[in-house]
Amino acid sequence: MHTHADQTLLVLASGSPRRRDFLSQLGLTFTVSAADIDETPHPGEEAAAYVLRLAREKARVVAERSPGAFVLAADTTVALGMTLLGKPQDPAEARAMLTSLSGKTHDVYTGVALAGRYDEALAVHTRVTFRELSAGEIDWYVGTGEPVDRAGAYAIQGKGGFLVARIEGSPTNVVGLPLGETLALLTRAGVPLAWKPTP
Ligand SMILES: Cc1cn([C@H]2C[C@H](O)[C@@H](COP(=O)(O)OP(=O)(O)OP(=O)(O)O)O2)c(=O)[nH]c1=O
Repeated sequence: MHTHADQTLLVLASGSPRRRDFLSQLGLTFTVSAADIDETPHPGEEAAAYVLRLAREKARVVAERSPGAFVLAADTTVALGMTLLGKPQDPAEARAMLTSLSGKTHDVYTGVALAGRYDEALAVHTRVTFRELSAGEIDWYVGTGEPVDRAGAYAIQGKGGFLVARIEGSPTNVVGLPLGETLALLTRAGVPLAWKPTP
């Protein structure tokens, strides 16, 4: 049955082009409505708890203005030990983040939440090991502009691929939406996954 409600059954509560592209590639029909929330971590908050809280909050805010819809949201953060690395504010902070990640293994967490017609949230963890980076490599990479708007100041799917020596776990989780876990969540929720070819 095709009713008007079916057209907006799934809402992506995100301004991230990466998340939109992932969902489109899966052939899902959805609308986009970004949630603007305070992303300040609580003192001592661990990465998994932090991304779960933010994903739930984003989904809840948009669910309130989208009656009857399944609302999907996500949040990604990089953790180096107990230190959370969000989006760098400027090139100097991007340089500092990349310097701290050089030659080390860090954790990337994405929280994924559904709210509205179905409530569930989960966090997915991927371990990423960086090569030893020279100051020149870091400067060049910061100069490309890619670190802006990326948790941990890098994009594994872009030029930032050169930074990475090893990855354990879901690659799409690092980019901002773990595809396997998200599809399983949408299936549990009963969101129709009928595939339609992407144009
Ligand atoms: C580590 C890493 C992060 N990122 C991105 C994914 C996320 O979009 C971003 C982290 O910011 P988020 O706060 O998770 O998301 P967002 O602000 O882009 O979008 P919204 O809150 O509206 O959903 O960093 C990459 O694209 N590649 C990477 O390798």
